[in-house]
Amino acid sequence: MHLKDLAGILPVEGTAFPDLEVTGLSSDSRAVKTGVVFFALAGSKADGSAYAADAAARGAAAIVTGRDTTVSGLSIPVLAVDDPRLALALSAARFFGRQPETMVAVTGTAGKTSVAAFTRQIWEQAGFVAASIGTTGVVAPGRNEYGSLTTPDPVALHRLLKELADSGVTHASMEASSHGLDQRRLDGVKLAAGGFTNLGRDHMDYHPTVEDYHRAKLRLFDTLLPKGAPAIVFADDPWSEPTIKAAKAAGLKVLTVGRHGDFLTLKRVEHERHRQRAEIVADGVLHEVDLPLAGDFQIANALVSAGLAIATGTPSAKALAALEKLKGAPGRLDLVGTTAAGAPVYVDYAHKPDALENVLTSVRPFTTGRVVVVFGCGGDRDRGKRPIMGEIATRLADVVIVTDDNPRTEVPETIRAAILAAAPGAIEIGDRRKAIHEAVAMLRAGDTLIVAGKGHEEGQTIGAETFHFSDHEEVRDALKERAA
Ligand SMILES: CC(=O)N[C@H]1[C@@H](OP(=O)(O)OP(=O)(O)OC[C@H]2O[C@@H](n3ccc(=O)[nH]c3=O)[C@H](O)[C@@H]2O)O[C@H](CO)[C@@H](O)[C@@H]1O[C@H](C)C(=O)N[C@@H](C)C(=O)N[C@H](CCC(=O)O)C(=O)O
Ligand SMILES: Nc1ncnc2c1ncn2[C@@H]1O[C@H](COP(=O)(O)OP(=O)(O)OP(=O)(O)O)[C@@H](O)[C@H]1O
Ligand SMILES: N[C@H](CCC[C@H](N)C(=O)O)C(=O)O
Ligand SMILES: [Mg+2]
Repeated sequence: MHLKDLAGILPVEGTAFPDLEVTGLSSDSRAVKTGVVFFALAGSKADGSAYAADAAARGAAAIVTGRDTTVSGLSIPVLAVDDPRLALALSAARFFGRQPETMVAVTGTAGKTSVAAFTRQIWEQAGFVAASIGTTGVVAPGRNEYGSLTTPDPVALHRLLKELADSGVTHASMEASSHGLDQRRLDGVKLAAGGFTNLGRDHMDYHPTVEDYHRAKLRLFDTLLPKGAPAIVFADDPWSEPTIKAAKAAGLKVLTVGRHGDFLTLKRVEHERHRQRAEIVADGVLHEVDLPLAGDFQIANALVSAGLAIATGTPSAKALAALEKLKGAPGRLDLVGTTAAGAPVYVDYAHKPDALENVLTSVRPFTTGRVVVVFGCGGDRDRGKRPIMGEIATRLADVVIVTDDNPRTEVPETIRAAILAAAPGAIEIGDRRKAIHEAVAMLRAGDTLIVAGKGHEEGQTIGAETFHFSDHEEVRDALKERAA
């Protein structure tokens, strides 16, 4: 590609070097090589324009900056744009040039990873070659890779989308995190449909208010989806109404799902310990669906996923039948094992208040003994959620063990203290391994243990270092030890 091929996105018409060869794009000067266009982004920690000279010294073809920053004294073109993050996303889409034909994105506070995984599975069962992209990584035929961000940055994302399209993937579902939406990471993706699950408290370290957080989520509907595209909205959440309103105002075809849904109407649901039996009306036809997943909330995720698959061409009977074979996303109310006395142990990714509340509420009806929960809160993230989660755990569980969950650069005791302040009677065991082993050891017949917060994660970040750690492995070890 030549610099001039980015015309319309970057102001290259007037530059003296329109024929410059572009070998890549980057927003990190440390990754710049000869011919790479460097996008100087104003970030949360640094201002990329401070690294323009570094990028130039490494052979950058051009520098893209915001209009409000001045970069001077370089012998390569410096291109000023209104929104460098948007320019990066659009440039990445054009540079890589291909994506799966049918792509959908889902947003919401909880359920994105599950919906992305379920939508992929429904498409697969309908005979499409499908992929999903999100917190747990990338899943596609012959590919299952651990990821680091929920919504990858635009360069990584469009490189991946091209690889997927080149390998024959025609359908892909992805998670749209509020950070990703706010930072324009998805602005270059051509979307066929969008989904909304719910809204609760999350990322209050990044968004000043819940309204600001909701507005970031709404970008999917009012900015990214083309007019007339279907928006599948879960209808039974307090934030459903404003979301539906915004999607309608943006000219989208709003399809609601849930008890209050018109497109897929949930008539009746019976929750069992490891499954749910639901009656769903689609197009006037009643379907009985036996969903093989634990957790009341999975019905909501299944409905949004079926809605997305149907809206993108899967016949409704096929999509609803596919729900009977769904596999949960790793670490989402994941039954890892049971004690000899039959007490189940689940690993779950609840790391925010609503998720913790849902998961503890979900297991209560099937627990004749005690609900035991092990959890912590991440360091360098939303501090306000700590006492809220402490209160929820204390109210909904019988035994609360407060432990560490990625303390990062914070003092772990301080994080625990903030949770414990709202969790009278809770047991404090900082070492997560020890906390899990002690929790398993105390289980009696009829009890249920939830190890919450890390789900699929494979590390514990303490300071700047990440050590290998898996809740799944620890639970299995502890169950083995007990059986021995
Ligand atoms: C807070 C946040 O979202 N940060 C993201 C953001 O970084 P930033 O722009 O703030 O970066 P910065 O460190 O201030 O640096 C500014 C710029 O200078 C550049 N730089 C810096 C140093 C240097 O030597 N040279 C150089 O060019 C940086 O590459 C960057 O472009 O843009 C980067 C590129 O897209 C992201 O990798 C980075 O994600 C960090 C790693 C992160 O932890 N993000 C989390 C909070 C996140 O995005 N989470 C969401 C939600 C999760 C969920 O709930 O599911 C996600 O989608 O994963
Ligand atoms: N529809 C839902 N309603 C409420 N809670 C849910 C729902 N779906 C999932 N959860 C809870 O939230 C946790 C995370 O689920 P999931 O990974 O699917 O959501 P996510 O939106 O991708 O979250 P994250 O932003 O952390 O990646 C689950 O482990 C479960 O505890
Ligand atoms: N166990 C985790 C979950 C983090 C989830 C992530 N999506 C975010 O909040 O950035 C932690 O708090 O470290
Ligand atoms: Mg996720």
